[in-house]
Amino acid sequence: MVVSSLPFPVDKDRLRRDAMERRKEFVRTLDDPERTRLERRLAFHLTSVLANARVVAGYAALGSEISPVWAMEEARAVGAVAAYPAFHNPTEPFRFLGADPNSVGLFGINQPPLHAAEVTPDVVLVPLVAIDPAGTRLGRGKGHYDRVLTPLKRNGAHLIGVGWSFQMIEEIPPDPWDVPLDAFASPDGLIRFVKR
Ligand SMILES: Nc1nc2c(c(=O)[nH]1)N(C=O)[C@@H](CNc1ccc(C(=O)N[C@@H](CCC(=O)O)C(=O)O)cc1)CN2
Ligand SMILES: Nc1ncnc2c1ncn2[C@@H]1O[C@H](COP(=O)(O)OP(=O)(O)OP(=O)(O)O)[C@@H](O)[C@H]1O
Repeated sequence: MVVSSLPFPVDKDRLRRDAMERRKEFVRTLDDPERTRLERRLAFHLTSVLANARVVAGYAALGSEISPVWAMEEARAVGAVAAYPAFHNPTEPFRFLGADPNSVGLFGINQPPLHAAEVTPDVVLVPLVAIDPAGTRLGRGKGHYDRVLTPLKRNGAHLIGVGWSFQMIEEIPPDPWDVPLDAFASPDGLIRFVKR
């Protein structure tokens, strides 16, 4: 008997590939001014979230990811510390360091220099491949953010997924280790999820 029991990771891999492809294709249609306009809209929709933040974690955008650069500028403008992920070695979770991402890190992603101070964000802008209305996030598939977000969520940090509008999809099968995000911000607006 052939039992169709494709495990979740297979479904997720398919979802991930399709979503990354859509993102790449979309970004190919944008010229620089349009991309900047959308990334500024994203920052605009994050204004209320950033207003009372003390430490805001962002990321150095890769490829077709939406860049939070304007949101991070706004965070600094309202007096918050701007932090970015930094890997000290490939087997440990990354840490958030409170400095600009001006060094090249382990996976070729720009990160703060390792001598910068480690900080605990109260707002985390989380890159994603896709997200669903329950706040379940699909990332790059290595679980890096899941590991880091677990203790932050417990401490009450606001976890805000950021992406292009179409990155919100109908449903992502949740895994036990997935940390649900609190909201999704895109150039179209901010969607807060019902607390679970
Ligand atoms: N801009 C951005 N920064 C981010 C993330 C992200 O999604 N976007 N991350 C979200 O989690 C973390 C890094 N996540 C990573 C996820 C996968 C691989 C990865 O697949 N590495 C390959 C080799 C990479 C290469 O081709 O050079 C590997 O380990 O085999 C690396 C980093 C932290 N910083
Ligand atoms: N908190 C955790 N502790 C240990 N391992 C974890 C944790 N979270 C996730 N993992 C491992 O990471 C792997 C990838 O998880 P998942 O597919 O959910 O990644 P992702 O959220 O899509 O990617 P990323 O967070 O890197 O952007 C899983 O196989 C899981 O075993």
